[in-house]
Amino acid sequence: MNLGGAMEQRLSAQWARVRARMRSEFGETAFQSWLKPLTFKGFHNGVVHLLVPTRFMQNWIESQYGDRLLELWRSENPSVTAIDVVHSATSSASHSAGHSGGHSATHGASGFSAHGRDGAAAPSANTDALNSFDAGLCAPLDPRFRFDNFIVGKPNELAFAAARRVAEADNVPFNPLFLFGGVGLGKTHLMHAIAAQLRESAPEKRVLYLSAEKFMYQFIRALRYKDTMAFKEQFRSVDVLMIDDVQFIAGKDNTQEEFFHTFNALVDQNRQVVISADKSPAELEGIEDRMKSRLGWGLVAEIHSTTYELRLGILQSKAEQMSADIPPKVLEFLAHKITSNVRELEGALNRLVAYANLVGRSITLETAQEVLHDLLRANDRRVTIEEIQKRVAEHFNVKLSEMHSARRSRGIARPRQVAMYLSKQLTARSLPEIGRKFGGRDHTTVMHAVRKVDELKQSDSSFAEDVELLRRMLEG
Ligand SMILES: Nc1ncnc2c1ncn2[C@@H]1O[C@H](COP(=O)(O)OP(=O)(O)OP(=O)(O)O)[C@@H](O)[C@H]1O
Repeated sequence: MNLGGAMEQRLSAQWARVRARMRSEFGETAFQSWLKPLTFKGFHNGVVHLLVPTRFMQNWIESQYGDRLLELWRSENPSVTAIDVVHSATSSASHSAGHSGGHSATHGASGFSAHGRDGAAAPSANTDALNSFDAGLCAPLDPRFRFDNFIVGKPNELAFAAARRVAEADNVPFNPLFLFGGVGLGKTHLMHAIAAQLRESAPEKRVLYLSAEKFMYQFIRALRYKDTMAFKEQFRSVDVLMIDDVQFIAGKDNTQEEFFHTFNALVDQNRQVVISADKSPAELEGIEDRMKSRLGWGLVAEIHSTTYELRLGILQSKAEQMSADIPPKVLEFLAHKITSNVRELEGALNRLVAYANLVGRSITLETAQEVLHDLLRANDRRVTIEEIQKRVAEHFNVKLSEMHSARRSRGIARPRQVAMYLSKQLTARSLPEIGRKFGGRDHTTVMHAVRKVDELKQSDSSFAEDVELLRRMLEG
């Protein structure tokens, strides 16, 4: 592909304009994560060739931005008929770290005229070696999930330290490493970080990362094609096997059996196994007892629900990564309010930044409340009146039953009023509903309690602090 100097210049100016438009349309975050790493490699027979570092990014860009990229190119240059995005890593780098003994043989340094999309997996000594080990087995790794951008706090410090140890160790420190925790708390992030680091620091190791679902799918396929020997060989020849969301194979007896054998074979050969699940081995339902017991043999590390401090840390770090200028008050507000999980927290931040970019307004507490209205309400509803009553009773050292009792002595009436006040603040319940939960009281009693607590907060700062403390505890 020999572009004349003027033509080259024209194309590069067109590419600059396409990028600028993508940036303004999709916002800074998307641009930094996905679009900035794209490089223009050439233009040939109507096809614009673009290069990205990983297969994961290639897929993502094609599915999320492909159509728009083509439209924008066309508006710049009507002779463009197609966009071809290829990734620069070989299959060995973007899938199994292993067989090739090296990675990142860059394609396309001299342009893409010789091949299309398949160019990325064009046969080479490296990829030939991979053929015996189906590179397609390994799930693509999300390049955003790394150790250095995982924020560590009390709830996840053990899981983080264990994951790091597995990724750094020459030997097998504990087998298996079993990571578990609720939805969106960082299990997959840590799994990808382990795999990515091993790929980099020990490229000779065969690291296979996949979901339990995909394991099952492969197994069923092998059964169907009467190819279980090859299946067994593939799985048993890895150095590190990582299975995400193992709860998926609960109740799937044949898959579980096969997984059990694979697991045993690997552990017996001192190969590292890393598992993630939504529950601890003992709590996994629909998994055979012998399996549960073996899963718990190594190190079991829980990722607990987030604390306020961790949520704030995550928000600060993500805002910084996005170069988003968000006042500390807004981040604190989000950390208080969005308590469900990190995924929702990230989602809230992304939405806020996207909104600010689109409408060109700076982010304030009011904008946050407005834009995240639905999310905030959904999170609010997670605190129940029962929880509030329990916490408040504990805090003031009164019996829980006093929340419903008719007694009016101040030592009891005051905590009850605080609980009513917090129920109004923290849940979406109406005054009559709250009244009913407090021993069938009238809504005017609740209204009076809310007013009274407000007044006391004004006049008594230590009382105000108490109420604030309770509110924070209840919010997560
Ligand atoms: N401590 C953390 N620091 C930075 N980002 C985090 C942290 N914990 C979670 N995240 C982010 O939150 C999102 C959800 O995390 P992840 O997908 O790893 O959750 P999960 O536990 O695997 O959830 P699921 O059970 O739904 O699969 C990801 O974008 C991840 O990067």
